[in-house]
Amino acid sequence: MLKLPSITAARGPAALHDRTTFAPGMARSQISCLRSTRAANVHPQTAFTSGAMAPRMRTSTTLAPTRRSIQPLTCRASLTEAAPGKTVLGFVGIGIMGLAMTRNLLKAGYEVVVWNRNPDKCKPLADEGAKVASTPREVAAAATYTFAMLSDPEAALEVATRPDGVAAGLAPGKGYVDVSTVDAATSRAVAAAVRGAGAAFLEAPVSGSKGPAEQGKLIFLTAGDQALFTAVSAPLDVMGKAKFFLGQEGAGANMKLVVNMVMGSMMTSFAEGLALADKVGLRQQDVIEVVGLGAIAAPMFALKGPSMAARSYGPAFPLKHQQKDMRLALALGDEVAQPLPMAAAANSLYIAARRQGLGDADFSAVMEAVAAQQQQQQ
Ligand SMILES: NC(=O)C1=CN([C@@H]2O[C@H](COP(=O)(O)OP(=O)(O)OC[C@H]3O[C@@H](n4cnc5c(N)ncnc54)[C@H](OP(=O)(O)O)[C@@H]3O)[C@@H](O)[C@H]2O)C=CC1
Ligand SMILES: O=CCCC(=O)O
Repeated sequence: MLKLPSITAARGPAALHDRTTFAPGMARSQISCLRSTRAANVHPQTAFTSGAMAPRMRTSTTLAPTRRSIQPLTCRASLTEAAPGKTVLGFVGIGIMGLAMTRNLLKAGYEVVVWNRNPDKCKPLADEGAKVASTPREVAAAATYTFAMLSDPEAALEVATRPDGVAAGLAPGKGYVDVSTVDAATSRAVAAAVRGAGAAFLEAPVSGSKGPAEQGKLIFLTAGDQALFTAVSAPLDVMGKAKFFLGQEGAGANMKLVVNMVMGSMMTSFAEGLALADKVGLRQQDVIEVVGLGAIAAPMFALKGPSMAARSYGPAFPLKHQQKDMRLALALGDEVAQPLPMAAAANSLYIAARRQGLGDADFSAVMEAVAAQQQQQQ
């Protein structure tokens, strides 16, 4: 039987205060930092309050005998709640999503320091008031809270841990919020590097694409240090319409992979339906309308259907990232011995689309892999 973690949902600042659970007696803006001198050996109880560990937070200053080999209590840091005009924010990874998210932070009045591997992508933000740093370390050193929106696990780990990476600029009192879509193991490795610097970590992958990012309507699937979740609630509310705190790091990453696996399979199924309709002489426009009126109506079909019928795939969510998410979801299924035959079949189509050179197109371009297979059968 599947065991699902309990979910704390917060929709907007008012609901957050009602629904978010905190360690008893713990000030929302304060946490204790019990830091090991050996980053790799930080035990959850000695680190920032982390998801399910939160209720034990206030009693963990005394380490259990079996934990005595770990260096106790070398720092005590507070996290202040972020507010425009008061808190400097950092953002690394100015791609499709990072650009839109940073814009919203600037519009809300935050001072933002940005970095991107290709510095040209920072120019529009510089024109809108962002400061541009030359390394991720500089961003983390200048900002209280740094966000990252990077393409994949390799990029997320590299940007966090390289010698001039984010962790090198972090310190107690700061936090790192990684909103990239990665697997749980990568997220835990990034968390260890961040906590090794005495800072707090939150994974916060997002549901929602370019449009919702531009409109500040993303859905954050967070896990990790709950105090950081609280501290960055205001900027999360600027960028999103809902946020979930799911527990220890890994839970947010897994939730995101589950959601994107479903989305990826839905898209291939929809593409097959449109292709079949075309083959039997139905108008794709009619299929989109019928689907939109019935029980399988979905915003994604309504949004992508017309451009798929026109075979136009301007990227909102690049196909290479959807295929990465299918790959990571399948690996997760593998880890827990969960067969995922539908996702595996969908993944093959995304791989085929990549082989057709469509990795940078929108993921709805999987339609072209379906069409190519249809032609091969003729
Ligand atoms: N687009 C979407 O609809 C959504 C995307 N996501 C996820 O968000 C993340 C980003 O997506 P998106 O903005 O669309 O993707 P983009 O491809 O537009 O941006 C990727 C970013 O990662 C950077 N990057 C890649 N490799 C490295 C590296 N080795 N070192 C440093 N930086 C690197 C890129 O830098 P450079 O510009 O120099 O290449 C760029 O800033 C992905 O994990 C994706 O799965 C989540 C929800 C929705
Ligand atoms: O990871 C991408 C998600 C795209 C979406 O939720 O529309």
